[in-house]
Amino acid sequence: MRNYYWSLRNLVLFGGLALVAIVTCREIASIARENTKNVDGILMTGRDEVSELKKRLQALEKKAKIQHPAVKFLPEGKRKRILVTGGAGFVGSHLVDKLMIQGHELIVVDNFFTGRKRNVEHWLTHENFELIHHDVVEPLYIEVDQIYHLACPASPPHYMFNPIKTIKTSSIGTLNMLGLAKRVDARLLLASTSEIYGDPEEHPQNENYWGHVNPIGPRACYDEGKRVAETMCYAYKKQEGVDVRVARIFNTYGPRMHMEDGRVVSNFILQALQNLDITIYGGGKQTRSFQYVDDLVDGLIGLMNSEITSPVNIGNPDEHTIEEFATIIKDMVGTNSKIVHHPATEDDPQRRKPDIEKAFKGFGWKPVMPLKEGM
Ligand SMILES: O=c1ccn([C@@H]2O[C@H](COP(=O)(O)OP(=O)(O)O[C@H]3OC[C@@H](O)[C@H](O)[C@H]3O)[C@@H](O)[C@H]2O)c(=O)[nH]1
Repeated sequence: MRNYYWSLRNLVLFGGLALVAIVTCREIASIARENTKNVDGILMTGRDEVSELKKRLQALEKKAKIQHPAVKFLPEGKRKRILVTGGAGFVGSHLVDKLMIQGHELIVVDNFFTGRKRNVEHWLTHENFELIHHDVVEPLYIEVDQIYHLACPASPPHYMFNPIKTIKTSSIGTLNMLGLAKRVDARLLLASTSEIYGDPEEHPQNENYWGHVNPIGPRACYDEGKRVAETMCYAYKKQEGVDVRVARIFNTYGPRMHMEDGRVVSNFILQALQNLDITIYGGGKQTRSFQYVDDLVDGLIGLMNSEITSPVNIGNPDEHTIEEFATIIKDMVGTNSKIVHHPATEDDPQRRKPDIEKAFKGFGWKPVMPLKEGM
């Protein structure tokens, strides 16, 4: 009887234990299933986020690619590494566009005094393009094949704003770039100016004319700065064998000119568009000859790749008085602006027109854009 009770007790005990074990196992299994579900959930969310980010990245890459104009592919032997100082400026950025499209590698150096990053923003992510915030007054150590040295403010109000800085830029800046050209055996093209002829006594201006510049007047920081820059080019050529080109650039206009540039083209157009007085400085009988920026860019590239080492005029010989020019703009805009006269500026050149035979004979260049069409 005692044995019977003992067995019954054991049976109940084992049964209870088995029941507890079954319940515990089911509980553990259910927790495990729940956890797997959670892990899958997290993985699913993670995967969704990654694919969403991938999509956004692809959209951004697509957008960035669309902003680059198409560039030609140039084989290694033909592709050059080209430095453009002042490459974010009005003329510089158009030159950069053309050289990039031709398939070269471009390095742009600018201190952004008058240059603007937005002028070259369409190239910023291109593999052939590099932008360096740098002032040419400081030396630069890079490897290049060609240097277009354009860095310098060119509008009279801008270059007169800080004449000492203008002198340093033209002189020390050019010295630094010639030093670089010498070190890496690069060809350098200097952007000189029609202003080196000053208020000319010869007309039209031929490259053999030595000019008529007031060395202590308000324009001298630029005029004499560029004259000494030319002098330095030929000293480096003679003494160190540096391969130089000198372009004497005449009045130029086109897209990306600064709104507050202060030169006659942007002033007159802005005044006409706002029905404000069109301001002629002096009598208006002084003349200028205006070229479109694309013509200038073709001339600079033509000269750089020619064998002409002496200075060459790059300009459009289509000459107008400033008075005529005011009327042209007034008629084109169809404005109610009045033409008014302000006092003449000091040392303002009275006549300016380039003789461009040398460029035409040397590398077949002549401007093609007529004034009214370009405007
Ligand atoms: O509002 C204005 C601005 C300018 N002018 C006159 O228009 C003529 C042209 O003046 P700009 O300021 O456009 O340019 P400048 O010809 O004097 O100098 C330019 O020369 C060639 C380049 O190297 C430089 O871009 C710049 O120095 C000058 O006679 C000037 O007095 C006006 O009558 N009204």
